[in-house]
Amino acid sequence: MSKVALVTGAGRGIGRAIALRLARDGFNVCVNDINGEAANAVAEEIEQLGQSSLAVIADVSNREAVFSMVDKVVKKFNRLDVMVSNAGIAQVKLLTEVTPEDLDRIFKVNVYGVIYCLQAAAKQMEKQGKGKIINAASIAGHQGFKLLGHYSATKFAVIGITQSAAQELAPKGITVNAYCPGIVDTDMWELIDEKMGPYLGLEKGESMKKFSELITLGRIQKPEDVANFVSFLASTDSDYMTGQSINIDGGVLFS
Ligand SMILES: NC(=O)C1=CN([C@@H]2O[C@H](COP(=O)(O)OP(=O)(O)OC[C@H]3O[C@@H](n4cnc5c(N)ncnc54)[C@H](O)[C@@H]3O)[C@@H](O)[C@H]2O)C=CC1
Ligand SMILES: CC(=O)C(C)=O
Repeated sequence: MSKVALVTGAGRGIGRAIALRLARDGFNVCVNDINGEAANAVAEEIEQLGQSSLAVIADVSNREAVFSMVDKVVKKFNRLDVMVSNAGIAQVKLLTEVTPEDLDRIFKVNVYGVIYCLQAAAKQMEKQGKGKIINAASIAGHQGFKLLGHYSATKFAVIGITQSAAQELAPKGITVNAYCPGIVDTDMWELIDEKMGPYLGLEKGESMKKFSELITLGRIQKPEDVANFVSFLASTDSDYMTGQSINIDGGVLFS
């Protein structure tokens, strides 16, 4: 019987690549996003790969919606083996300019969302005596980057949550790890590039290029590079690993 994974924010970008990779690995994969059209399209791609899927529209910052999403998954598949809390948002601003509304928005999605998904998944996985929770952190969770200060704060928080949850959930047979991508070619970085330009006096495309000079392997990361690593985290090969937040960044950071 196929194992079941749920990937949040899987309508595009890194989440989509993870969902498709897990389907190729033999999982039935549930696709969450706030964008229903995008989620449905990815669910269809998964079905075309021969695995079952379910698109679930839900905002991860809404605790009730997250619990209801996991209920829908369990109702259809009777189990949840892997929860990938991938959904996240970014914003480019100086910390001196960030407003209370900016903070509320980014912390609700990137931090509260990760905790709500962890709570809902753990409730089900505890019944099974087994499960894997995988969170999206970032290299910005290991090092602060200018103009991404409040975003970095959310990703530092995800790393802390991952460490704490690993210790709390180990007795229930649940592991908790995180992936920390670098500079990935997705709509998120398109937005960062566009908004950073005016602060740095750079034209469109130049901010991403400037950041990319930090990549040891010399090319911008593809969503599939992240998915390859999440495939390992979701597999039994990672069974002896918990509480870790690993850079998968082509060599931007060395810690
Ligand atoms: N792109 C990059 O360079 C990096 C991305 N990351 C992290 O990886 C994750 C995915 O990033 P990307 O694919 O680049 O982002 P993206 O912006 O391309 O895609 C994010 C997806 O999440 C969905 N989403 C947004 N808010 C949501 C919510 N409240 N509930 C449910 N779905 C929601 C969006 O509709 C979209 O489909 C994020 O957590 C991000 O912080 C980490 C490091 C680098
Ligand atoms: C978006 C993001 O996390 C970075 C570090 O680029």
